[in-house]
Amino acid sequence: MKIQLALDRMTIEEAVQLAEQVRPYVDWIEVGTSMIKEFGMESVRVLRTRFPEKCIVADMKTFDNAAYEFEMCYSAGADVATVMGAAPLVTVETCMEMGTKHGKQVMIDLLHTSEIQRKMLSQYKEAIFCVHVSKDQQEKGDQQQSADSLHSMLKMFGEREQKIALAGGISLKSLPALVPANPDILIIGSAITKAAVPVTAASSIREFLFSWKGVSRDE
Ligand SMILES: O=C(CO)[C@H](O)[C@H](O)COP(=O)(O)O
Repeated sequence: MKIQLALDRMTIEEAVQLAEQVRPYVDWIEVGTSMIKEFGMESVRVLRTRFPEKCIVADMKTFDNAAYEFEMCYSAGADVATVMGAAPLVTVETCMEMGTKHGKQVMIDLLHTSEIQRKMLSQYKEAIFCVHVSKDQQEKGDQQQSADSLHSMLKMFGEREQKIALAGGISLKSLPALVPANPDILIIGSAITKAAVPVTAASSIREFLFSWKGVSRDE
């Protein structure tokens, strides 16, 4: 089970400093949508250069213009780029083609997708599927609601072939409800980046995963 650190609502230099502090405790580094919107592909290039050993995720949330946007992300050094599952299928299809062309990965964000859309998307076996409770939903609800929503959406997948990521308000407190569902990737932003001591937050989350039966230290 991997930890993907989501870096949002900060400058590139702040993102580098934060990621540097928690480097040993996270596996993947996400350049958040807010950073990409504010600073463009430079944010992806800088994180790529400063963290060569990490898998870099560009949370582009593409909804259209897939070939152009994915070309930008992969050329800037992203290993994974994200597309919205609610986008037209041709857009998702184009992202998958771009992933294959570049030998890189695609994450499909399932935010606001219908069951029919999720069924259609399940044809993309090589994609990573991100079960996501949005910031706006989080801000109107509470942490427990977010954890419950993630859990019930995850259950809809049933027996799954694809890799699954979970995102949206995940914290040390919500982990006991989420980890038993065995997601492949836990995307964690504010619980680390806004913590009083980010390194303590990240190491506690890592320790929790280590201590969880079935999650090996090698993963
Ligand atoms: O995609 C995102 C926002 O749209 C964030 O990356 C995701 O929600 C993780 O951040 P947090 O843990 O703060 O919710």
